Amino acid sequence: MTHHVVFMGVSGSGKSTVAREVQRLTGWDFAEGDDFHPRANVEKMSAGHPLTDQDRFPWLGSLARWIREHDEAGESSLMSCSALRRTYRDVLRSGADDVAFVHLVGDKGVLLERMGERDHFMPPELLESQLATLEPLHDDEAGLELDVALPPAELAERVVEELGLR
Ligand SMILES: Nc1ncnc2c1ncn2[C@@H]1O[C@H](COP(=O)(O)OP(=O)(O)OP(=O)(O)O)[C@@H](O)[C@H]1O
Ligand SMILES: O=C(O)[C@H](O)[C@@H](O)[C@H](O)[C@H](O)CO
Repeated sequence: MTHHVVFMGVSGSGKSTVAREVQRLTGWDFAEGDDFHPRANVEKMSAGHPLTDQDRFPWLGSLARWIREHDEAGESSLMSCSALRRTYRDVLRSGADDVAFVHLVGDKGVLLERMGERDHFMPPELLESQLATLEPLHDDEAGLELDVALPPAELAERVVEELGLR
């Protein structure tokens, strides 16, 4: 039985960091969602403009294909992807039967501080639009929510335990 876990949340919430910790524990293949953005999307964000649905849907389609390829090969997988809205998550869920989401939730001040400290194309000014777009997981969506105030290793342990990944 294959499992696919997507680490979701706004920019700076620690999706890549926690996903890599979980990769250490599971050994599963990991895709950094940002690496699948076409150059135009990255340029748009770098220039301080939020993406639109039109920008996001083809990108999400390519991520769903990556999940499907792993599923068809019988491999479980991990992915970091903002997946801010339910309709975006629907695209990712189309990739396999078992796709769960880990929503990393953080205090705005903490997120801004972490975004300010790293070297990354995403300007902290875009956090506001990320938060405005965000739809948290609904009750009928498989997954869990975790507070990013905790250290990455502890968050990863919780993911593995609560989603029963071992
Ligand atoms: N739980 C944590 N505790 C302390 N620092 C953290 C934690 N998680 C992430 N960080 C730090 O916060 C910053 C943002 O983390 P990361 O790049 O993983 O976020 P992200 O959600 O993948 O961001 P983006 O979507 O913008 O690429 C990094 O500098 C990372 O080292
Ligand atoms: O849907 C989006 O708006 C994007 O995926 C962003 O979330 C960024 O790619 C990411 O946060 C990088 O910082």
